[in-house]
Amino acid sequence: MNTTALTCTGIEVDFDGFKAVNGVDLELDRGEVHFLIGPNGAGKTTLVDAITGLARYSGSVVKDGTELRGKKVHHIARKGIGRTFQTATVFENLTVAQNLDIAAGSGRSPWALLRRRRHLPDTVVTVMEQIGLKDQAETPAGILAHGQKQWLEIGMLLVGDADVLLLDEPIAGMGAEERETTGRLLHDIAHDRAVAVVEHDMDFMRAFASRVTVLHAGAVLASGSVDEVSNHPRVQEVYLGTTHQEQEQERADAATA
Ligand SMILES: Nc1ncnc2c1ncn2[C@@H]1O[C@H](COP(=O)(O)OP(=O)(O)OP(=O)(O)O)[C@@H](O)[C@H]1O
Repeated sequence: MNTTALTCTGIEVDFDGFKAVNGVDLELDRGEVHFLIGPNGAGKTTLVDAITGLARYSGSVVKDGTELRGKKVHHIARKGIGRTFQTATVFENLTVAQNLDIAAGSGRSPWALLRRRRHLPDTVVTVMEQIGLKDQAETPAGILAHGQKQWLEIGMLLVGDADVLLLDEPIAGMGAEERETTGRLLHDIAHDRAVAVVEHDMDFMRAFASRVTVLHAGAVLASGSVDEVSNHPRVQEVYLGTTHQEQEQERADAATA
């Protein structure tokens, strides 16, 4: 059964009087790949910034019973909330294994972290397999393919024990095969975690979303299954500029013209 990992209530982010996020409620459940979609400027990234402590907000974000509002970024990360950015932030000169070892190794000294170890921790090996980079263990991250860097970054969150993952456009710049692999990876890691994906690619969303929340002008426009939000008249209006009825009317007008 899915359990709620994160509950956001009444989130508001105000930039000098402009409400980029305006009263958003959002629940992220373990076992789900939850897509956050919406037009440019809808407030998706700002909402993720708020959850991860990068933007000040009013409202409440609760993870496993703990209120996170007002907590520092590193404290929120230690509570198991991990985030990726559109451009992967891996250590380019270090190998895949070293990147993962460092992400897994909070508590060890910087020099100990950088030393190549004879035996990698089991978690690092397991995650390397999970993200499909076992054969690239000794490859410097800088020469990985674009998609592989994104998978490594996700892996770094996994070895760091994140169980709420917020991923910003993880398939941007990927080819068809890499997208497919990424979609399967997201479902694999969502098995016992909550995964939220900020995305513009509607085909990817349709193929891999368990649940979708549509943001528009800082507020939640619709939330539900892919079918529910796709058939929602306000969502059609925002994405296509017209309501379903108007589209029907336009089609009828075109047919009789
Ligand atoms: N630091 C800031 N100061 C002022 N306004 C900001 C700031 N950051 C974002 N905004 C504004 O807040 C609104 C929401 O931006 P945000 O980046 O969250 O949207 P988004 O849904 O992620 O869009 P996109 O899909 O284009 O990334 C936009 O109008 C943006 O210009």
